[in-house]
Amino acid sequence: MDTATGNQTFAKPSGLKPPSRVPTLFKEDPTSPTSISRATGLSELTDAAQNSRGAMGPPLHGSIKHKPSGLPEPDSKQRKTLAERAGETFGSKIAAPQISRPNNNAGKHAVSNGSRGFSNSLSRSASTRTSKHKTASSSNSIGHSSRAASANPTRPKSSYGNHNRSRSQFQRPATSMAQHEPESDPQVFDDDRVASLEAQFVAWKEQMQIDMDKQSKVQESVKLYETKTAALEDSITEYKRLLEEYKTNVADLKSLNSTITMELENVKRSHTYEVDDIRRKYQNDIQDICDRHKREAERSRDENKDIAKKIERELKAEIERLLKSHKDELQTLEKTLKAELEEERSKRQRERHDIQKEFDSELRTAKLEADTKERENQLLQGELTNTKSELDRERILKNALQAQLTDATTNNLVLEASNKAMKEKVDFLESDSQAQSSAYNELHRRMQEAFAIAEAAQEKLRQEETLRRKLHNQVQELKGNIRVMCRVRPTHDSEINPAKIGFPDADTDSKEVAVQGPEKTSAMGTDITQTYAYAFDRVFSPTSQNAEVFEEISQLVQSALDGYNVCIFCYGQTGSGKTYTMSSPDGMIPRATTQIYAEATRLQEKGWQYKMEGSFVEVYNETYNDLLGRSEDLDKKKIEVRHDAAKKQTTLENAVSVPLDGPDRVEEILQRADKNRTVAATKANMRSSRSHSVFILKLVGENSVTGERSEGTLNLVDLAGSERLDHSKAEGARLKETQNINKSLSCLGDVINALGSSKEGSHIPYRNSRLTYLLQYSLGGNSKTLMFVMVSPLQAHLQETITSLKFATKVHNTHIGTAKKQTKASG
Ligand SMILES: Nc1ncnc2c1ncn2[C@@H]1O[C@H](COP(=O)(O)OP(=O)(O)OP(=O)(O)O)[C@@H](O)[C@H]1O
Repeated sequence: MDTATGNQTFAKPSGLKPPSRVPTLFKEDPTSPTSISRATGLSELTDAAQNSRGAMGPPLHGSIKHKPSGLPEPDSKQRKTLAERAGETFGSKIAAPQISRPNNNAGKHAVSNGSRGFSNSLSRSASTRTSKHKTASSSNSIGHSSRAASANPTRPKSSYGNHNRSRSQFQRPATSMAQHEPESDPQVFDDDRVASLEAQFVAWKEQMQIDMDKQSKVQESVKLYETKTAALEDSITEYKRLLEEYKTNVADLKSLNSTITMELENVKRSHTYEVDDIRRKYQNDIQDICDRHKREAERSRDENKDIAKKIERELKAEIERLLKSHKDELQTLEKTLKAELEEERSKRQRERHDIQKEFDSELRTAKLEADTKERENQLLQGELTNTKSELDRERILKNALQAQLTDATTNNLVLEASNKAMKEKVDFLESDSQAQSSAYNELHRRMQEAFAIAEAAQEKLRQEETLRRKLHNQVQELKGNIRVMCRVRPTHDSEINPAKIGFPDADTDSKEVAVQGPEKTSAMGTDITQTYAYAFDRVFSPTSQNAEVFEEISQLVQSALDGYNVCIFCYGQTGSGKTYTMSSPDGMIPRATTQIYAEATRLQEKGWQYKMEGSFVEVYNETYNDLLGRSEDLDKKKIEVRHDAAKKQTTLENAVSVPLDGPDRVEEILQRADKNRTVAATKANMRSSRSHSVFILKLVGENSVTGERSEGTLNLVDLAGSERLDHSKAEGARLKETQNINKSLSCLGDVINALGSSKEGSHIPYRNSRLTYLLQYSLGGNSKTLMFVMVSPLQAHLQETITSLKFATKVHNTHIGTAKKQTKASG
C-alpha cells in the first residue's frame, strides 16, 4: 500500500517512474527473523540477482529510473505466495532422493519438473558433478529467463542472457554426471545434500544481509527524493504566491502612472500660462525702457549740439592764437636756419677739401698697393710657372710610367712565352723514355751549375764593387782631397778687348794657364808685360764644353754615392761663368744628378738601394734662404743648420727637401731655384751675383745582400762674385752685401788654409761664416773638395782674374787628408 501511494506522489511533479517491485518485496517484512518463507523469497531474489541484477551495482537513482515500468503482473489468483512456493520446493526436495535416475534424460526431466530449490541446492554444492547438474537446471529456469527477456527489451543484453538463451535453444549434450551417478552411494548423497543445503542456507543468509543493506540504501534515497520533492513543491507554492503579489503591484503601479501623467499635464498647462504672463510682462517693460531711452537720447542730442557749438568757438579762438604764434616761430626759425645753412655750407666746403686731400693720398696708396699687387701678381705668375713645370714633370713621369707599363707587359708576354716553352720542354722531358729523363737530369744539373757559377760571379762582382770603392777612394786620396781646376770662358760676340790668356800644355796635360798681366813701365823706362802662369789639377780652355768638365768631376760624384761627403764649388768674379758651369741645363748639377740616378739604378742589381733627396739654399747677407720654398718666404723663413758630429752629417731645418725619384726632377729643382732668385732680384739688384747658392744632394744607400750602408752628400756650390768693389763708392745695402761676401770668401780661404796646415783635431774656423758652417762636413776630414776657379776672358777683368788665380793657387797648395801632391805655382 505504501509503495502504491508513493508511486502516485512521484509521478506528478518529477515524472519519476514507479520503483521496481523488487524492493517492495523486501518491504513486506524486512525485520522478521529467518523463516522458510523468507528464505524462499531470498532464494528467488538471489536467483533474480544472479540472473540479471546480481552483477549490477546497488539500486541507485539511475538504475531505478531504467527499471521496466510496465512489468506484466501475473494474475493475483494464480499467484502463489513465497511460503507456498517454498513448500513446493521442500516437497520436491524431500521427494528428490527417492527418484531413481536410470539415465541422463530421466534425471534431467525430473529435475526440470522439480523445484528450483533443488536445482539451486545442486548448484551450490561443491561437487563437480552436482555443479554441472545444477547449472543445467538453473539454465532451464523458465521464470528468470522469461522475465529478463520481457522486462527490458531495450536493455543491452548481457553475456549471461545470451548464454542463457543459447543454452535454451540447443539440446544439452550428455554430461559426465549422468554417466557416473548410478555408481554413487544414496546414503552419502543425502548427508552431503543436507550439508550442502545448510551451507546454501548460510550463503543465502549472508546474501540476504547484503541485499538488506542495499535495500536500506535505496530506502534512504527514496526518502531523500521525497524530502526534495516536498521542498520543491513548497518553493512552487511560494513562487505562485509571489507572482500574485507582483501582479497586484503592477496593477497598482499602472494606476499610479496614469495619475502622475494627469498631474503632469495639469502642471504643464499651468506652466504655459505662467510663461505667457511673464512674456507679456517683459514685453511691456521693454516697451517702457525703449520709450524712456528715446527720450533720453533726444535730450542728450540737444545737449551735445550746445557743447559742440561751444567747443567750435573755443577751437577757432585757439587756432587763431596758435597760427599767430606759429607765424612768429617760423620767422625766427627761418632766420636761424639761414645762419646754420651758411655755416654748414662753409663747413661742407672745408670737408670737401679734406676729402679731396684724403682721396689724393688714398689714390697714392692705392697706386702703391697696385704696385704691390703687381709684384704679387708676378709672384703668382712665378708660382704658376712652378705649377706648370710640376705638371710637365708629372706628365713626363706618367709617360715614363706608361713606358714602364708597356715594358712590363712586353716582359710579361716574353715570360709567358718562355714559360710555355719551358712547359713544353718539361712535357717533352717527362713524356718520353729514360734517355729524355737522363737528358733532363743532365740539363737540370747544368742549370744548377750555371746558377752556382752565376751566384759566384755575382758574389765576385759584389766583392769587386767593394774593392772598386776602396780603390776609387785611394785614387781620389792620391789625387788629393782638395783639388782645384780652372776654366776660362769664351768671349761673346759683343765683348771686345780680350785678355791674353794662354794654355801652354793644352795638347798634353792641360794643367797650366798663363795670363799676361797689364803693361808696366820698368825702372829703365821701358814698357814691360809680365806673364803669370798657374798650374792646377786641370785647366779648361774656352773651347771646353760642360761634358768635358764633368768627366773630370764624375769620379767625385761617384765618391758621394760611395758614402763620402763631396763639395764642388765655383769661385770667380761676376760674369766669369760660374752659374753656366754649375746650373745651366747641361751643367754640373744636372749631370751629377743624372749620373747618380743612373749609377744608383745600376747598383740595384748588386743589392744596393738608394734614397736621394735634394735641397737648394742660398747664403745671402749671412742668412740662409730656401730656394725651393715659396718665393714670398724668401728672406722671411728662418732655416736652421744642424750638425750630427757622430755621423758627420748636416741637416737643414725648415728647408724643402725634394726626393730625387727621377733624373728629370733636378730640372724642376733648378727652375724653382732660379725663379726664387729672379723674384729676389727685384728686391735687391744682382742678387744672384751677391749670394752663394748651395745645392745639397743627400745619398743614403743600403745593400741588402752584403749588409753595407753608405751615407754621402754632394754639395754643388755657386759662390758669389769675388770681385773687390771700391769701398769708398759702395754704400747702404750694396756695402753690406760686399762686406758679407768678402767675409765669407775670406773665411772659406781660412778654413781651407787651416785644414791644410793644422794637425788633426786642431781648430778649424767653420763658424766664422754661414757658408763655411754649412759646408763644415764637406770641407776637410774625409770629405773630397773640388774648386773651380772661373776666369773671365776680358782684359777689363784682368786684375780680378789674377786675384782669383792667386787664391786658387793658395787652395791648390793646401793638402788635406792622406793625399799629398806637389804643386807648381808661379807669379
Ligand atoms: N763656357 C761658357 N760657354 C759659353 N758661354 C758661357 C760660358 N761660361 C759663361 N758663359 C756665358 O757668360 C755669361 C756669364 O756667365 P754666368 O752668368 O755663368 O757668370 P757668373 O759667374 O755665374 O755670374 P754671376 O756671378 O753674376 O752669377 C752668361 O751669359 C753665360 O751664358
